[in-house]
Amino acid sequence: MHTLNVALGERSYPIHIGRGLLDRVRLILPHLKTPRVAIVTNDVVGPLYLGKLRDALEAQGIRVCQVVLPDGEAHKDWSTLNLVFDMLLEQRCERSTTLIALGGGVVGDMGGFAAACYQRGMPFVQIPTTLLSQVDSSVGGKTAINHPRGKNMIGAFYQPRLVLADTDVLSTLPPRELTAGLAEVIKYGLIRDPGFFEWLESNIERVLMREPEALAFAIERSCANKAEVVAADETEQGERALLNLGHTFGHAIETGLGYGEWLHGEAIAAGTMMAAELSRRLGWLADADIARIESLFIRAGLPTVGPVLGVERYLELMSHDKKVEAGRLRLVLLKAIGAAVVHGDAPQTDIAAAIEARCR
Ligand SMILES: NC(=O)c1ccc[n+]([C@@H]2O[C@H](COP(=O)([O-])OP(=O)(O)OC[C@H]3O[C@@H](n4cnc5c(N)ncnc54)[C@H](O)[C@@H]3O)[C@@H](O)[C@H]2O)c1
Ligand SMILES: O=C(O)C(=O)C[C@@H](O)[C@H](O)[C@H](O)COP(=O)(O)O
Ligand SMILES: [Zn+2]
Repeated sequence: MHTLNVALGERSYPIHIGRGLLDRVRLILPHLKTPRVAIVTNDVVGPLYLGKLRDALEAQGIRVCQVVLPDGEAHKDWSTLNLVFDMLLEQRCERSTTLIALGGGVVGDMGGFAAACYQRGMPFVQIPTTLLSQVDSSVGGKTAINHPRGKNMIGAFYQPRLVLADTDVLSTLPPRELTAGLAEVIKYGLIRDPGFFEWLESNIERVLMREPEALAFAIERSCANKAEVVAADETEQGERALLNLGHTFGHAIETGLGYGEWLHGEAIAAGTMMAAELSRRLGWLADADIARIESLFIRAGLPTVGPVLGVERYLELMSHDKKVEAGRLRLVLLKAIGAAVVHGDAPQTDIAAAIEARCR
């Protein structure tokens, strides 16, 4: 097991990464306030892992209740979130009960938001079960649901007390979902870790083959990057915005298509190519850089062009981005592979041309 720390003063927490961690529920016990937990999962992950987690917790004398949500990004909404509150109230959960999110980023984002809201905040533990959630969404405390007009529009910053990433559960993850997670892995190399980008260029096939060593390294290095950024800027006043590379464009794709047709990671890959193309037009990236980024995404199995929504529609959707300030779009762009910046002065014509160039 490899352990990292998210350094946030008295709200610091460990990220445990390793094989067989679902069998080691003792790791969770020190983080519970009382011997009561409420597990939030979904109807895909539940049948695979809920019984195991529940039995193991009960064997330790923990009282467990649960809610099994419908699967999918399309259900990351108010009505599904309410199912969590219904269960917490029906089961008479208290403010001291710990909510455990067992699932991918959708379950983690919704479980975390429910934990932030229920009785104004209950302890929260993340057990991420997708590559994307193990490398990104379980760490850092961004929680949210979607609105038909915009992605993650209603949410809160609310940190977990523990992240427990059992890499064995990735064995049941469909290949398309593994690939989607790689978009966020590649993101860390692009925004701040050029050595990791080079490692991915040499090892992406090993990760795709789920070679345990390569997978563990990719997850650990990703989490180390994310933990550093979050510790430096928990609520995205500055540096944390870099974690949004490709997301202003990518969220427009997800919202424009109505959530779920494109996976988050797929939309982020296409959105990152739009951001890279804009960076090239601003004279920051060379053609050779674009070719390297595109080649890595293609080898990972990710899309490098977005759907044709119409440039005007992209721009309208992007205008709801959370980084917009005084009506001005602020985009994460690349000065080089491994060096990102937030830029608020890109000419509208260049933004439009970058979208156009990267749509099919
Ligand atoms: N909070 C953050 O910082 C943050 C960061 C990145 C992404 N996100 C959010 O995360 C979501 C995407 O997360 P995701 O990619 O994990 O998608 P997801 O949660 O929809 O999971 C993907 C699919 O895999 C299934 N699944 C999960 N674990 C499995 C397993 N071990 N075996 C088999 N199937 C399994 C799920 O049921 C689902 O069908 C998006 O809503 C995105 O906005 C949040
Ligand atoms: O943790 C962050 O900060 C991120 O931006 C990580 C992203 O990968 C993630 O998709 C996040 O939910 C996007 O945040 P949002 O604020 O643009 O909704
Ligand atoms: Zn993301």
